[in-house]
Amino acid sequence: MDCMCCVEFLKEEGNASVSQQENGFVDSLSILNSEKAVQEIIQQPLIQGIEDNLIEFSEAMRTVAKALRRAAEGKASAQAEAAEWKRKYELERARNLQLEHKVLSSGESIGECNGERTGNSADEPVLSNQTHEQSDVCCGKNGICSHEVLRDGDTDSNFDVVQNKVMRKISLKWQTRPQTVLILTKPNSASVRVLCAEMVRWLKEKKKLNIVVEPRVRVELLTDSSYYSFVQTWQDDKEILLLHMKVDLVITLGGDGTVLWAASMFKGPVPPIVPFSLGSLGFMTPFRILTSVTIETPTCTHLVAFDNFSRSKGDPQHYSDSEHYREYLDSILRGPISITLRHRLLCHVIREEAKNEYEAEESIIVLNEVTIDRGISSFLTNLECYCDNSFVTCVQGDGLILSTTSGSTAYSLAAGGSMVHPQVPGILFTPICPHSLSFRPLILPEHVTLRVQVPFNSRSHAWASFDGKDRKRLAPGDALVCSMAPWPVPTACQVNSTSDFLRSIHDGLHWNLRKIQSFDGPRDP
Ligand SMILES: NC(=O)c1ccc[n+]([C@@H]2O[C@H](COP(=O)([O-])OP(=O)(O)OC[C@H]3O[C@@H](n4cnc5c(N)ncnc54)[C@H](O)[C@@H]3O)[C@@H](O)[C@H]2O)c1
Ligand SMILES: Nc1ncnc2c1ncn2[C@@H]1O[C@H](COP(=O)(O)OP(=O)(O)OP(=O)(O)O)[C@@H](O)[C@H]1O
Repeated sequence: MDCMCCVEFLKEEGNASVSQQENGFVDSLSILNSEKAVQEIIQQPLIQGIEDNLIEFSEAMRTVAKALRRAAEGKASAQAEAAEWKRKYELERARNLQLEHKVLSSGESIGECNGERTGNSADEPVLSNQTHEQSDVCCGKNGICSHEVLRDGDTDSNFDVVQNKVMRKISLKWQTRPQTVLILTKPNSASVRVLCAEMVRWLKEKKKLNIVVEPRVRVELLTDSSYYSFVQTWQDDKEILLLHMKVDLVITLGGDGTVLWAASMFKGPVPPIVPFSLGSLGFMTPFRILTSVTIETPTCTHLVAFDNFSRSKGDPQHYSDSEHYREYLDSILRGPISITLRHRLLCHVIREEAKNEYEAEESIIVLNEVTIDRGISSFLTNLECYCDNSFVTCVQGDGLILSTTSGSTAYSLAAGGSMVHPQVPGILFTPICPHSLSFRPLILPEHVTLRVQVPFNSRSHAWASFDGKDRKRLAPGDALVCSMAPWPVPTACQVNSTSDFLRSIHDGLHWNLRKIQSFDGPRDP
């Protein structure tokens, strides 16, 4: 405004001189005086004001510039971090796709199984729809890809077209007789030990199968008798990685924990698992053979859980069974096997300090769930959760469970999550004791990638555990990334997937058990 005033003033002065000329009244002294006056006016008070204003203005501009610079720096680092996470997601996706592609291209795809494989002449189980059985639909070298299995007997390789046709019942057919069985047992159980020895003998003598057991079990068997020297085992853990090439069928003797143990041994393709129930609950162990009897040994008396087992006269440590398990195994070895295809979660821990070494920590695969909790810390967990890069929520409470649908009846159930049929593909997002009234559990689709991050301003560390094992500390800045694993676990059904599931929630949890209301009472007219 001051500058404008100045210009107006000069214009007026100019006009005055012109009118004087027009009047023929030119006085050079007065002109000189006027100019001097103008100069004085311009230079003195106005210039001083402009300078003050300019100084103020430039200071303000400097402050704004500083703030903008800070904002830009913050934005750049946020963008860099976002780009880093995006890169990690893409890497992980690419890895999963590559693994899937490997399975498909190595002849493990639909219609490509020819029943031959490395290291074992036994044929692979063939996947088929119970309503439309198809011998050309095959899981290949023990590789049962979830996507393939979900196809409705369609051999079209266009995955997108056929993916929505979900099969109701899935069964496996042997192309030729299975040859090698891996038996996994719950440790420290007298009943399991007895049953294992009996089963090994029967499978070898009657079924002519090769038997593989864990090193511990082989020692136990050989301690009982040198007869068991034919039983195979492995020397070091590297051999476990190759087990899927050698083994046609896995038998578990124990509870759900033994099924989790068996699944954890196979990071990639999993042979069909036949879970015998020798635990107390057994949601994933539909083959039941136990009640309780007393076993007397020379030193003590054990009360053990056994159904249909009776002790032979004269030998306190020898037991014969009612051939119950033999019937089950006979039917399994004949096939087809009705199976529940249990999805698993692939988990990566990403350390803040190892941002550029994505491969540094080995991935962990879980059948039930991965739990992120506060461990021994007494502070609330503070977990930032993202689903495919979209912010989901911040979990403040005891922790969070990311569960498979198989795991929905385990820890997630105890934390208030829904029970979900194991054949439903999805990831359960269940908080543990959230300190909020409105935090309901979620079920997310199976294709998402979840990231749970411990924020930098978290008061404490968090702890991740995998199927209740392998606890890992997550420091502020660390994250856990989790997505559906490419290899599910096929577990044999006693009847079928739905019937077994319903039986386990009825028998195991007494789900919705209530006395039926009698007819005897008030009723609608
Ligand atoms: N508060 C809880 O309910 C709680 C706490 C910790 C762990 N767990 C569960 O225990 C599992 C580890 O099992 P474990 O046998 O090695 O440990 P464990 O010996 O401590 O047994 C845990 C119990 O969970 C049951 N269980 C396991 N998987 C199940 C499933 N899918 N459906 C229904 N019940 C199931 C088992 O039968 C067993 O009774 C974890 O994956 C977790 O789900 C539950
Ligand atoms: N082969 C194995 N080697 C080492 N540990 C095992 C093995 N099988 C099972 N376990 C572990 O032993 C524990 C108990 O196993 P499991 O749940 O099968 O029996 P359980 O506790 O008697 O069953 P339930 O919980 O139904 O009563 C679990 O923590 C499991 O991880």
